[in-house]
Amino acid sequence: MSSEDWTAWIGRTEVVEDDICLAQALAAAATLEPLSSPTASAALPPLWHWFYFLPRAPQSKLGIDGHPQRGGFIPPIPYPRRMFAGARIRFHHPLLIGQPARREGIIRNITQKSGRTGPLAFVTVGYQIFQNEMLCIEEEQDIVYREPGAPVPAPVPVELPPVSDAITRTVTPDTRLLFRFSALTFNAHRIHYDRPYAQQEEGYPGLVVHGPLVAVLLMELARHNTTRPITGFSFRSQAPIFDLAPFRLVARFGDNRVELEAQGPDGATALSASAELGSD
Ligand SMILES: C/C(=C\C(=O)SCCNC(=O)CCNC(=O)[C@H](O)C(C)(C)COP(=O)(O)OP(=O)(O)OC[C@H]1O[C@@H](n2cnc3c(N)ncnc32)[C@H](O)[C@@H]1OP(=O)(O)O)C(=O)O
Repeated sequence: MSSEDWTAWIGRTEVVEDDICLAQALAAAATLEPLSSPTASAALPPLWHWFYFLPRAPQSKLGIDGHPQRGGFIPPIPYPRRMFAGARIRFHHPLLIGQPARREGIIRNITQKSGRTGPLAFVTVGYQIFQNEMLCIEEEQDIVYREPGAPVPAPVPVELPPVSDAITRTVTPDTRLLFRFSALTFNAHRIHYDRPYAQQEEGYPGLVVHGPLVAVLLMELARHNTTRPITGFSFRSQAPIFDLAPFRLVARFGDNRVELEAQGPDGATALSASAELGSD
């Protein structure tokens, strides 16, 4: 299939309705252990909308990697390795727990690039989330597809130097955490829970930590250390994190934004992010 055939997907839309139910927020809270538990009618914490509007592809329509087969909403890119590359989000109004909401999606762009790992195809998906006909959240996600390429080496752990001007947290990405995040997002991608598949088929040294999980953990670190609302968030996944060693979250507060970073066990930036702070 030629790239012209994929670009025919630009402009394709999808609408998903869901209830922002308390049960799912409580499951997220059990996983993430925020400072306070969600309650009925309360505002859903920022980024927790990822635990709703879950993929509903029937089992028989899943691809070998566990994702819904391409060619529906997502274009039929032939490169087999899918990864979450990044996202940009604006929070206009918090979603309220206990009320229905609607997510409207559109394929905004498909870009082919040449990377160090080989050819890459980036699919940019735009989302708008409405509750009571009010636009609450706008988001753009970048999903990347790549060719199999060479096996990915495990990062060599080093002792990370202490940081004095930032808030940090060390996370041990064990299989229980990865399983729960896959379950919360109903994400059947096998790189996150099927070790033989991740290693032998996709060439990773271990299970891959979900990019959105790292982003949510950074958001939790930011929001628990300010009283100001978070009005925007963006992140870019630069290198995979595996379940082989702990990784470190770093948050540096500025006047109106928080610069965030997840450092792999080798000390390199695996994911960089930025959160915008509104007024109290
Ligand atoms: C959920 C879920 C899946 C996951 O959660 S997977 C785990 C989270 N994601 C990752 O771990 C991805 C980590 N990133 C990478 O492995 C590499 O960055 C990637 C995407 C394979 C690309 O590496 P390359 O070395 O091949 O690319 P280059 O650095 O040479 O760059 C080539 C051009 O691509 C642009 N680019 C690279 N990375 C990104 C990015 N994250 N976002 C946007 N654009 C990116 C880069 O700027 C270069 O562009 P030029 O215009 O300058 O050529 C699930 O599946 O649902």
